[in-house]
Amino acid sequence: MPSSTITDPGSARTELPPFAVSLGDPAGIGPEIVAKSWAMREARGLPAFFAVGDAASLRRVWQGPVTLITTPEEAGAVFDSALPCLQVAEAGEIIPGTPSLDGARTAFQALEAAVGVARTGSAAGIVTAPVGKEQLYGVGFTHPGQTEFVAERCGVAAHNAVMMLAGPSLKVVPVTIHIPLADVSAALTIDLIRARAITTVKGLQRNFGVARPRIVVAGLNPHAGEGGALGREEIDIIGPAIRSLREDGMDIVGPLSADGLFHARARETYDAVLCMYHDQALIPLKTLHFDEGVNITLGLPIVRTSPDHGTAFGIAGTDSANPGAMMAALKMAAEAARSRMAHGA
Ligand SMILES: NC(=O)C1=CN([C@@H]2O[C@H](COP(=O)(O)OP(=O)(O)OC[C@H]3O[C@@H](n4cnc5c(N)ncnc54)[C@H](O)[C@@H]3O)[C@@H](O)[C@H]2O)C=CC1
Ligand SMILES: NCC(=O)COP(=O)(O)O
Repeated sequence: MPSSTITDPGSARTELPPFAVSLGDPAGIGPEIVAKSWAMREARGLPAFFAVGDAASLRRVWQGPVTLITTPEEAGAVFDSALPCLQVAEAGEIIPGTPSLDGARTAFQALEAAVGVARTGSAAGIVTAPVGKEQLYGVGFTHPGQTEFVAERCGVAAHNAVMMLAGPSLKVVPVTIHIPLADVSAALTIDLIRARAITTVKGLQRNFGVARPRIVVAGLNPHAGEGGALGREEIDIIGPAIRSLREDGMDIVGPLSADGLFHARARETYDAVLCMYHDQALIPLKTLHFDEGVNITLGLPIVRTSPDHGTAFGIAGTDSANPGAMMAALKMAAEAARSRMAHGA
């Protein structure tokens, strides 16, 4: 099979099949950042990959070479000279910045197809460009996000699939993800925190080669509850979960005040922070690393990464999208695949 070649730390050469990159919403910036990443493949040392989606969405925003392929196995021979594209259903008229239900259906099919080729081993993993969640919900997508969809297709329970956002100096995991803020407290349980922590530790070992991960857990309330005066979740749920994980041998501390966890000195003391809700995790990550932040799903049998940002409909079609996070997602996918091979996992 045509492969990308990367060098592992022991200088042995490791062959990987190409990665499948779903193009996301065809009216978003997905096609543009995938095309720009291909154009920078050599300068950035990116692994080989092929797009999965409607090739028309690439041509709508990019004048570079695109070659249709019918199987992932054709991608390696094409990759040096053109961006290979595995065509799924056409999205109809594509107007960058104006999402449509046809476009959402194409995004859905592209995601499904990308997962399928990764599960067979024809792709080394998947990298997913952003989807418009509101539009996807309108075409029968019943999962909160791509994370839960990919988990289900891989036979992994949603609570065992962990969304980690990773940048050069910070890795965060939201314990609860796409739920209303008003529902967060009720969704927090000892079992959920334990499941997220255990998958996070295994994921750091398997995908990043961290031998004994150090985990910090943020509180939910101001000042981590101030001994119960500002909320009881730390006493009733988060604290007991942490104690039981420590008894199991995990290097884990908390609950600590979230507002003091993300400054530079604090970031040197841990490998990842478990946060209690979406924005508690993603605001520091995106503030520090917006153009290089990667969303990686831990706990899956396949590698799955994604840029940390969304569809950016407001700038789609203006040639101003920064491909940095997409390129970081491609590089992290290759590093994770290499780490898994090195660890026999
Ligand atoms: N992984 C995924 O599929 C994700 C999808 N979304 C979806 O994206 C849509 C828009 O979400 P927003 O909250 O507006 O977030 P967004 O990330 O799309 O946009 C936030 C701001 O960042 C800018 N931006 C984003 N990516 C950029 C890039 N690569 N280069 C330059 N500027 C960039 C946008 O122009 C906007 O000003 C929603 O439908 C949401 O569901 C949001 C986050 C992740
Ligand atoms: N804000 C992160 C996000 O929405 C990622 O969702 P997913 O579609 O990758 O599950």
